[in-house]
Amino acid sequence: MPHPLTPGDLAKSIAARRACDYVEDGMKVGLGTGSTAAFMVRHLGQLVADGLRVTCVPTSARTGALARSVGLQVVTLDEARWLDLTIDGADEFDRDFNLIKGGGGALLHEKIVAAASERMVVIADPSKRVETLGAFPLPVEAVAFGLQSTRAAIAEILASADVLNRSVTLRMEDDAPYATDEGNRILDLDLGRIGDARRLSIQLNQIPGVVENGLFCDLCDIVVVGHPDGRIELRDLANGTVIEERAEMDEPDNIFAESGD
Ligand SMILES: O=C[C@H](O)[C@H](O)[C@H](O)COP(=O)(O)O
Repeated sequence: MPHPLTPGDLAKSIAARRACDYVEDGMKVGLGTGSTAAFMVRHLGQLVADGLRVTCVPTSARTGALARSVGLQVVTLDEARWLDLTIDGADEFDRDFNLIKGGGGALLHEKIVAAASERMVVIADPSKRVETLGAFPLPVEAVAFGLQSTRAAIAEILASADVLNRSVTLRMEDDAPYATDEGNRILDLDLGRIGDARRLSIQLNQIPGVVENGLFCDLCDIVVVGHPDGRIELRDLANGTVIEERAEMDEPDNIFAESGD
């Protein structure tokens, strides 16, 4: 049943629709995960129904299911080998386009897909912009084997890291440890503020039990920020430009949606 969008969802929907303008006929496109990315997947489905041809690589099982349900052609990353573009959401982005991702648990596939893409476009509402990363807990994907040793190694790194808080929480779902698409665990690091994201990312990934962390440094090229009042900011890292536009507010899916993610 269509329902009016909340202001937050309206902002996400506006960013998602505008980001689809970067998709050209014949492109291979990475599809992100999360509530903002879900708006993009649905809109891409509409564009494909209108004749656009794209091949898509989803970053999670749930994005794959949504993509197929809206008629997108889905292949694996191994089949696609490389991608022209990935469009994904983020939990936070800073002025240098460093990101925290993984609030939805998909950070590993998201980072692999983003790294295999010519360009990464992040879609966001204004609440995702921060001066310094770290207010959002940093997700770290770790193997279940030896998880306590991995936690201890993370705590040791945090003890000397430039952060405000140092608490580590095992992500739970339905009273059981959350399992990623790869069957791994997620440890959420409440850090408050991350002084040196690049350094922390490298340090965390040196721990044997850590598979990947949610800091995305040097991967994002463009950020599209949607605002509930219809404003759009296009921020391009390559040339430092910020272009402001207005969305067409009478477009039906800028006002109504079936549901989010
Ligand atoms: O694992 C999830 C992803 O990194 C999402 O892109 C991120 O959590 C943002 O999600 P949302 O668009 O729902 O805020």
